[in-house]
Amino acid sequence: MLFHVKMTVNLPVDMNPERAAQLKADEKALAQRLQDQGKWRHLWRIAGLYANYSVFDVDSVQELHDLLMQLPLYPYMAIEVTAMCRHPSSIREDDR
Ligand SMILES: O=C(O)CC1=CCC(=O)O1
Repeated sequence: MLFHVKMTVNLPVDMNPERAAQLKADEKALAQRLQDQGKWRHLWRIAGLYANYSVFDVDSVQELHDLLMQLPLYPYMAIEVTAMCRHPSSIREDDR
């Protein structure tokens, strides 16, 4: 199942810089692990914003939910999820 996810990060302005750096490093490590596993298919920066557009490929809505909730930056994110399905004109046979 494919989901388009918009994540907007809002770290408190008074957050300890070391804490912020650690959260970002932990987020990066998990994001790269999930990309290696094929769960996090695309990760794009939205130009001009501390936000990203991502595509997740997961087995269930529950898996997506659990995955998003375990992101280190989750407490500081606004998240918008859009479910996607195959377009009949798509030439990408491996998309589902
Ligand atoms: O910087 C972001 O958009 C939040 C984020 C998601 C994965 C990552 O490494 O940072």
